[in-house]
Amino acid sequence: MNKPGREPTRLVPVPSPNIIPERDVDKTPILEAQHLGIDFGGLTAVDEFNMAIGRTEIAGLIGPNGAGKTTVFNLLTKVYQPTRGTILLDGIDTAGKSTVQVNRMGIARTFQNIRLFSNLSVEDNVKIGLHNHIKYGTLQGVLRLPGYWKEERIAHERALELLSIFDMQDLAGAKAGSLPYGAQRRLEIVRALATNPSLLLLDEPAAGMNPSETAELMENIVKIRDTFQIAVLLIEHDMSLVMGICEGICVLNFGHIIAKGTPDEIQNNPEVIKAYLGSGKGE
Ligand SMILES: Nc1ncnc2c1ncn2[C@@H]1O[C@H](COP(=O)(O)OP(=O)(O)OP(=O)(O)O)[C@@H](O)[C@H]1O
Repeated sequence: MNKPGREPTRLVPVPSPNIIPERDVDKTPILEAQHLGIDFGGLTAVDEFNMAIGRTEIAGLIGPNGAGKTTVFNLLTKVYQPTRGTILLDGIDTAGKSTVQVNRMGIARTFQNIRLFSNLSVEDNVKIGLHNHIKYGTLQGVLRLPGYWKEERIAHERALELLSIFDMQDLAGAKAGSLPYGAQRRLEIVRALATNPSLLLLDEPAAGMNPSETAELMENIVKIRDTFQIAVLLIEHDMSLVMGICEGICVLNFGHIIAKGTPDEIQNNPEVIKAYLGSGKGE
């Protein structure tokens, strides 16, 4: 966590029972979930979920299998409407908003299972993310009027620029489905970034990656945060990644938060250790 040249993160309460890095404390948290919960029939999948994320924080959401982590992502992105509670994005209530609307408001995500358009090119996959921001109308597009070509050129340049984060610009013309697994996962992140988010949600970004790919991914997540000055919330089972780059970590078990804190605090928390050992996932 405390890499050479980087200040150790101090988490401070804002407002209780939330914690965010000290450098973000005077600014509105990018995300605040308050008393969030969802029931599926008789099953309460998530309850009393309270979390704030600083505007430039890299935060982690961890917990054993079935703890409710992906359900939290589905709530934040409005795939599910909450049964109760509030989600504020940059201080604005997202009640009643759709997935598309919260994406436009600034939340982008990747999925546990890769969801690319595998028959389209790498560049076109990124352009789909950019589409929110393309300004030409249907008529300009159909008739290929000058406004269309101008926006297309801007989109092309922006797609290459975003791909270059992962050094993937030379793969722009390749079919997305032909890329190796690790590159497809990176492309998903680029596509999410193309929607110009202020909060990037990554669902198990290191799944299926080998240790050297994971190490590179960690560097790239930090680079993305530093370059775009955005917040990242990630779900991950790979504890080397979580403990290596997350500043604040929130631990879920059976749909409830059992701990919040810095990597050091979380690793030494007896309840967290018990939850992981009990699940057989003691990474
Ligand atoms: N649409 C749904 N209908 C009914 N139950 C659901 C639904 N979505 C999630 N659940 C339940 O909510 C609980 C939490 O599941 P979730 O997938 O969020 O866990 P998770 O922490 O992401 O697990 P994993 O680490 O295995 O991905 C589980 O009991 C799951 O069966």
